[in-house]
Amino acid sequence: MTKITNLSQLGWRPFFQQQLSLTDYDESVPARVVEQHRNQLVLRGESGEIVLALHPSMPALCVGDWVLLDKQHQFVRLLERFSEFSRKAAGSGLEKQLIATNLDAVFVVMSLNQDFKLSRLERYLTLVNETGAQAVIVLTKRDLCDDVDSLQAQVQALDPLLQVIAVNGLDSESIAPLRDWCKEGQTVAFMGSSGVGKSTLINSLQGQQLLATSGIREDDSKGRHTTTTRSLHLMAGSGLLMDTPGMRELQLADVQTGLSTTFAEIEALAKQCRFNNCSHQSEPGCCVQAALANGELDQRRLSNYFKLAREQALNSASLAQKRAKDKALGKMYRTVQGESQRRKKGY
Ligand SMILES: Nc1nc2c(ncn2[C@@H]2O[C@H](COP(=O)(O)OP(=O)(O)OP(=O)(O)O)[C@@H](O)[C@H]2O)c(=O)[nH]1
Ligand SMILES: [Zn+2]
Repeated sequence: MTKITNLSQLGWRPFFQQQLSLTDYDESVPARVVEQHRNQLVLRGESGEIVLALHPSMPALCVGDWVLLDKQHQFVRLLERFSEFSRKAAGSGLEKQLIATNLDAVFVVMSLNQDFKLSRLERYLTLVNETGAQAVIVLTKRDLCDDVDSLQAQVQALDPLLQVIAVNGLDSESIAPLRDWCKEGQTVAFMGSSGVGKSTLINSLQGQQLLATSGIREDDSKGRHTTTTRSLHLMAGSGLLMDTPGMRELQLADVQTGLSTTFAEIEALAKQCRFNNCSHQSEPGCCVQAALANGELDQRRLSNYFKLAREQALNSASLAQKRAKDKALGKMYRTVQGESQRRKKGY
């Protein structure tokens, strides 16, 4: 990693500064988590790289976090995050897993070939909009597409305020607009299916080969997975790149805010329905169904909204159930422990 001369290069800003007390200034130093391993974290601060062994007493930490360390480089505390990216763990477990924190922007990457699917984009947007980071849609492989304008317009129609950029990831001039989000101290991440061209974009932004790219079979858009580590890199002369492993198995949990932001116009219509418990199926006075009938809202988008809302409700309920169970178990352990201590002390 390039030498740091100033904490702002690592993303330090007033938001974090304001969390420090006078004592913190005197007795501690801030550092950012740049690599995450099973038993330890690698941090970067003004004095260089610091390895911090994980301890059960520490809160859950993640790549992107800012922490305070004492002069001996022992953990003091975690600083509040301005954005937090998490997902329900892949597979059967229902734990929420921190993926990355303190992200300024997330490039949601989709290619303009067979991978192009508005519903997938809405799913990614729901996740990003939940985090507090800005979503920027990057449509890649424009050089392979005959219909760029119409596909780009379809994406823009999801939300007129959405940032949508169509690029040829292999051409550094074409990706120039992305640099606006990669200025010094800005932290960005890329998400999107395998093979859409994330590594290619990153390499073009860097002007050098930072990540391995996989040759894919263009005929079926299926990619091989090449991104494996979770780390934060300082890009040459620019921002910080959060490199997170593939997120193909995305499931939504606790993303009510993300859904409301992504489908803002549907939620606004729903608020005007005659009945406040309207299910927007066939009730009289349903403004959502009315918008569908007059063509203001399209069926694909509404169906996807229902699908994602159902998925998030189901996963969130399972998470809540698990949390309640953990809490009850914790309480039971504490009661048992308390009893045995009281017995030992002879009360
Ligand atoms: N023609 C063209 N090819 C591209 C473009 N972007 C990426 N590619 C090619 O698509 C293939 C896959 O690109 P990668 O950058 O490895 O894709 P990725 O999203 O990083 O894939 P994973 O690491 O599997 O997540 C490579 O052969 C790239 O050269 C583009 O804009 N135009
Ligand atoms: Zn309704």
